[in-house]
This record gives sequence, structure tokens and C-alpha cells, in this order.
Amino acid sequence: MKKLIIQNVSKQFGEVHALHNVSLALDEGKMLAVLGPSGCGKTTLLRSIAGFETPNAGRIMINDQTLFSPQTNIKPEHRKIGYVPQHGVLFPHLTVANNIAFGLPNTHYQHKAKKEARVNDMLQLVGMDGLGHRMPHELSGGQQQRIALARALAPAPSLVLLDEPFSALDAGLRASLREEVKATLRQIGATAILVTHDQEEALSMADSVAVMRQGQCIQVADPVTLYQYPADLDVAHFVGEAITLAATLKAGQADCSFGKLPLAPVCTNEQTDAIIMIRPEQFVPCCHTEQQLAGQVIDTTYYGHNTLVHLKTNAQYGAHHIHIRVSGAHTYAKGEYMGLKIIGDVMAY
Ligand SMILES: Nc1ncnc2c1ncn2[C@@H]1O[C@H](COP(=O)(O)OP(=O)(O)OP(=O)(O)O)[C@@H](O)[C@H]1O
Repeated sequence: MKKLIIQNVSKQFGEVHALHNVSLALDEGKMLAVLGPSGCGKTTLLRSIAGFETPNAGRIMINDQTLFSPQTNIKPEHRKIGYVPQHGVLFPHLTVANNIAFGLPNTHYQHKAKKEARVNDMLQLVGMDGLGHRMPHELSGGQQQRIALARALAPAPSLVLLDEPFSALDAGLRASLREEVKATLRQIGATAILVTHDQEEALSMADSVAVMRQGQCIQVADPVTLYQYPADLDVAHFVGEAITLAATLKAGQADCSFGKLPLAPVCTNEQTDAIIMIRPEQFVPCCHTEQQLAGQVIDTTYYGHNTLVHLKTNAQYGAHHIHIRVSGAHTYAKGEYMGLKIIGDVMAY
């Protein structure tokens, strides 16, 4: 069942088209990541869903109820939406428990004991039971974001909006908190939208990813499809590293200086001359008998789990400078020759 439906939503600030005919849908219990560069309209979209911004056109519906249309504009406090902003969100003069209790409606929680029970449930959910008496300044950055999530989830909202919630945290904490938040939202079956400009965050956390550019939604797909089959070259470069080269297309194959490579089935390219896109990890070192191309190592950057190898392909393979990703288990020396095969199919544009 579709939980959230966004139809042709547009928002202008003077001359700026912050959102232009954006349409999206999200199933119950799923997480959508909205991914795009700075200024593409991500926050405006989130604020329009929350009701903090009034679109110029379009329709926004949750559970078949219209929250916004040219005739309707439900107030933010009546939309049953939880919001987790970037940082600095907790009320500094309230304890952790009172921060979480803040959004609980008195109509449902008249009794103190019921409110306390809900707060304790939320503290447990985010792995911080027993810390309700603390003040926000007595918490680490990661703990503060967990409490912000607990506060947003406490009133059991229909939809949770997360606006770059990890951006103020250091890389290690970011990665672990991502996993925790994903698990917490899954555990309670929450429907959520995560805004981020970090492709790794979008791909690793969400069930589907919407890529935005200049106020428009360019592609919506599950992470694997988005990464392997990006809609255009800009999206390809935005969601990961990409190697591009000229090719001639014929009968489901791309003929390029690396040989004949299978085209992705989604390629419906009519023209014969195209640019193909290969991901760096599709290049796999192999023995001489399997080898599709070879090159000489110019430089390497070691990342532990994998190594980025700057390679110049041999003259018969086009003398291209490419950066490929190979397992970190084996080290490569400058000047060494590598034999490679290419796995999977390639996209053409
Ligand atoms: N209140 C406003 N008044 C005027 N222009 C605005 C306003 N809010 C946003 N904009 C403009 O609308 C466009 C989209 O902004 P938005 O904040 O939605 O982008 P974003 O993708 O969230 O960017 P970031 O990742 O930097 O937060 C930008 O050009 C921005 O300058």
C-alpha cells in the first residue's frame, strides 16, 4: 500500500524553481533516500511534506489523506509527521526524558505513568535506557541524535523525515549510527524519508533512492539498480566512481577498445555510437588465459579493504588512464603489468 504520494509538486522562491513537478511514492514501512547536490531542492521537498513550506502546485497525500493541494493545506502539527533535523535539536533546558515527552499529545497521555512508560520504551528503542535524567549537554553528538530520533518517533508518526541527521558527526560514528537508525526504523516498521548528499549513506540505508537535480527528480530506483543502471552520466558520476569510453553498439554488445562487452538489458539506445559506463570494481585481476585487457600500474592508493589502482591500458587497449578498484588483500607495485577481465554488463548513453 502506498503510504505517501507526492504528485507534481512545484515550489518557487522568486526566480528560483526549488522544486519542479516532483512526483514520488513510498510504500508503508519503507525508507526512501532523497539524494542530490547542495541546492537541488532536497530540504524544500522535506519541508513541503512536513508543512513548513507551502508549494505553488501539486498534491501531497499520506494514507489517502490530502495534506496539501491547491485547496488544502493541513497545518504541520496536524500532519502526524516526525522530523529529525541536522543538529542542535534538543531543548537544552529539558532533561532527555522531557525532550522525548515533549511531542506526546496530552489527549492520549493524560496519565504520568503512561507518558513515562512511553518515554522509557523510546529510550530502550534507541539503546539509551536509564539516561532519561541527563541534560542534553551531558550527551555525545551521536547520543543527542538518537534522542532526537526517539523524540520524533514517540508520538508514533505516520511518516518520519530525517534531514541529513548524521552530517554533524565524525565518519566512524556516522557509519555505526546509520546502521542503528536503519535497524530501529525497521524494528518498528516506520515509513521514512532520509535527505542526504552522501551517496554511500543513501545506497546503504534506503530501500529506494530518488536522485534530484535542479529541483527535479531525475531517477527513482532501488540502490542496486541506481548504481548499476543510472539514468544518465551525471547520475552515474554522482552515485559512484565511473569509467567512461566511446563504443559502437550492435546486437546487445558495446564494441570498445576493451573488446566486446555485454550491454545492460535496460539499454534501449537507438544510436550506434555511444559512451559506455563501467564501474571500477567491474575490473578484476585475472590469469593470462582469462585476460580481456592488460595495463601497467602507474600508482596505487591503499584503503585496507580495497585498493584504487591508477592504470594505463596497453596500446592495443586504447592506452586509457583508468582508476580501478581491486581487493586490498593483494598489493601492486608501480610499473607492474596487470591482466584484467571485466565482469557484468555495461551501460551506454
Ligand atoms: N526561503 C528561501 N528563499 C529563497 N530561496 C530559497 C529558500 N529556500 C531555499 N531556497 C533556494 O531553493 C533552492 C533549493 O534549496 P534547498 O535548501 O531545498 O536545497 P538542498 O538540496 O536542501 O541544499 P543543501 O544540501 O545545501 O541543504 C536553492 O537554490 C536555494 O537557494
